Amino acid sequence: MSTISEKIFSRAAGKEVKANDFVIADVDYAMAHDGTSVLAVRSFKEMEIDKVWNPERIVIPFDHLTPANTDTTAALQADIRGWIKEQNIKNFFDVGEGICHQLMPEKGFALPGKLVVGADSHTCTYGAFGAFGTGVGATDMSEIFASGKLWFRVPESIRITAEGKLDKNVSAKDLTLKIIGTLGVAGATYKAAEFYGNTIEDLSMAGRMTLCNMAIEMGAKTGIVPPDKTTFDYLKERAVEEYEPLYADEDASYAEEYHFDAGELEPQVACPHNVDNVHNISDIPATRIDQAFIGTCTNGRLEDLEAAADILRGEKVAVRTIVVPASREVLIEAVRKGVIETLLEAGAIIGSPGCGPCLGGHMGVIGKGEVCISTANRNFKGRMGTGGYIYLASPATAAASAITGEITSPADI
Ligand SMILES: CC(C)[C@H](C(=O)O)[C@@H](O)C(=O)O
Ligand code: SF4
Repeated sequence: MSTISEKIFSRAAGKEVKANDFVIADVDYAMAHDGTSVLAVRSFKEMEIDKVWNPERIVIPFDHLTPANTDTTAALQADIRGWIKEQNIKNFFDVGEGICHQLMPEKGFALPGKLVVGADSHTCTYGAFGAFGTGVGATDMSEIFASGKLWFRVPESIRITAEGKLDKNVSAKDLTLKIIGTLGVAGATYKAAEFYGNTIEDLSMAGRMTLCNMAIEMGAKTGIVPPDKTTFDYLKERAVEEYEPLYADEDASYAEEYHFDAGELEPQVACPHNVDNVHNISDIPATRIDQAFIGTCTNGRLEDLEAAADILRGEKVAVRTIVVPASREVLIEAVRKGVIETLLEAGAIIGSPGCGPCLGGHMGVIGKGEVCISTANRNFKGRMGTGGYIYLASPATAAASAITGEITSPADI
């Protein structure tokens, strides 16, 4: 009678465990990026241990402030490159390779049944593959660097079911926003959200990643989609090792259950300054925008860029429109398919793969009083620049809004 999380932790702890048990678990893969590796490495060095537990199980992508925005950032990144070399860490992805949460799946580290821990809150994205992916702080990460282990309280699980066929103007992002708007930012605190139903089964890997990526925005420890053929097909040429998918038992126990009728859904928007301030787009009063941003670990994948290009084809944007592909692979594919050409012809700017302006570091920070419609996962006050306003939406809605200069449903283009 176990949930997926209980099964993954039982394997990783080497004994049968249940929700709320405290365990010391073996971590399968550990990830830290340019931002958090600085602190994790500092804390690792303080432990005075020479070598990391296993260089092959540590993955370090540089994505947050890349290419470096200041000389301070450049110096910090140079230090980490030195440490990576010293520790013989081969899974290092330097400037321009992409966002950590895109690279972990693309490079085959996010695998069904594995425990994958990252020094970044959106590590929950890997639940899209049936992994238990979760974020920790940098000092916890240094502990993993040293021992390959970390303590956890096994989370209770909630079961979220979505049924129905999504309208053509509605995507995984809209469903995700609807779920967060309904449960609230603390609605799933420290729980693992398992996703079921034919709407979820019909989602591509990109859509499932969008969904699990935002599990943390309702407080969840992770979000998990049971692996199926879609998962296995994606992983076929990518998985770095064998894996064993784990599924919940029929009579597994859930703290709560929720049901969504996805067939009825219209495009959703999260208004400033909270992710759960979600409304049907038709209920939002006319809102002018200064910028549109399409990218991030939530919505910077090929399918997202294609959705934007489908709206922007033959049109011209009315506001600054920044598109940042989630990875080099996404960018190459988007070039091959003519997606980038369509976006450029419409007047968009293409940034180098990485986080871009998502957390307000560079490449599209907004000024006081400015409004940005963004495909990211957070709209907190000041996140993209002090005094700015962020509305979260799907790539199609962001593209439609870029054309009109105000928040617009893709159905109206
Ligand atoms: C910089 C990093 C610690 C942070 C996170 O953990 O989420 C960032 O990726 C974010 O999205 O705010
Ligand atoms: S794209 Fe945004 S949310 Fe994702 S890891 Fe980067 S900063 Fe965090």
